[in-house]
Amino acid sequence: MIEISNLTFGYSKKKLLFKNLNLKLQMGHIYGLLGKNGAGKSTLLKNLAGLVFPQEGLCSLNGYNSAGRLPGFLQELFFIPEEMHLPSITASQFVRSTAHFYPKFNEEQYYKMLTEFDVPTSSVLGKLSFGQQKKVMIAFGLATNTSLLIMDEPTNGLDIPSKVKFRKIIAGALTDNRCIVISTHQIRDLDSLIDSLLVLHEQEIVLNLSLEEIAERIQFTNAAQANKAAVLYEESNSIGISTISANHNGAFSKVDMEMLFNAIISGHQPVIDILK
Ligand SMILES: Nc1ncnc2c1ncn2[C@@H]1O[C@H](COP(=O)(O)OP(=O)(O)OP(=O)(O)O)[C@@H](O)[C@H]1O
Repeated sequence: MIEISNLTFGYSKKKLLFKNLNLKLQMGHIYGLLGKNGAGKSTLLKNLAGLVFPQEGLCSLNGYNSAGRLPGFLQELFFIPEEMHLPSITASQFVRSTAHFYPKFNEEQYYKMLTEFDVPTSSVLGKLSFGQQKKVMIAFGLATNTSLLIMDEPTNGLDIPSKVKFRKIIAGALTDNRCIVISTHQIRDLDSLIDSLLVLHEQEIVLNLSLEEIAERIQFTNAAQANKAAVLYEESNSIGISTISANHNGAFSKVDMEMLFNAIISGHQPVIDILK
């Protein structure tokens, strides 16, 4: 279990990014973390990973306080940052030097994923392209089999076929004993991958629901199909007018994550309230 309780954090005391933020994440799920530029997504993930420390409150993983950074915590967490600087060693040497920090590391899984991603194992990591470096870290992170895997903008730098492989590989690596959190602006890259959506907005987590729970409460339709009285939000796009309405008749529709995100960050309170 991953828990953030009453987290207050700011890089300077004058400008807090979070105030009394609370969040619980469950094992066996892939969460997509969305928020506007500068909302604090990376910072929230860094608090969770024990890379920065709360001014108040606590982040914990399986009972370990992140800020304590004890071995029992570190061996159950893998964090893939947005930008990284890999050493001048090969993917195979990297395993030999680093994998022993992760007791559940699976070498076979690692090499299988590198093959699927088409990354050469004999090249020096620091000389690989940005996208290839990302793939090595994604493969390594998944192969650690830690309880918590955090990825900050993992699909940045991946080409289109690699994004498809990324979704397939991640979906195949989820187990009941692990939780994967992916922060991204590329909402479409997470389509058919995440099962739960988190939205960070104005110092708080304003949404933490599974896509199933969202679809139980609201419907995504075009304006012609919508029950006008139940419409909570609408927006024009290339195919006409799309709407979000209250789900009064129990009909399921596919969650349009981009439209939902737009509705929330533009402050459409009826949408926020119905999902509370
Ligand atoms: N090390 C730091 N020192 C001071 N301020 C920082 C530091 N890192 C981030 N910030 C500031 O904290 C705020 C949140 O940054 P953060 O990178 O967490 O947001 P984000 O939601 O991940 O943004 P983006 O979507 O643009 O990547 C920004 O205003 C940023 O300038």
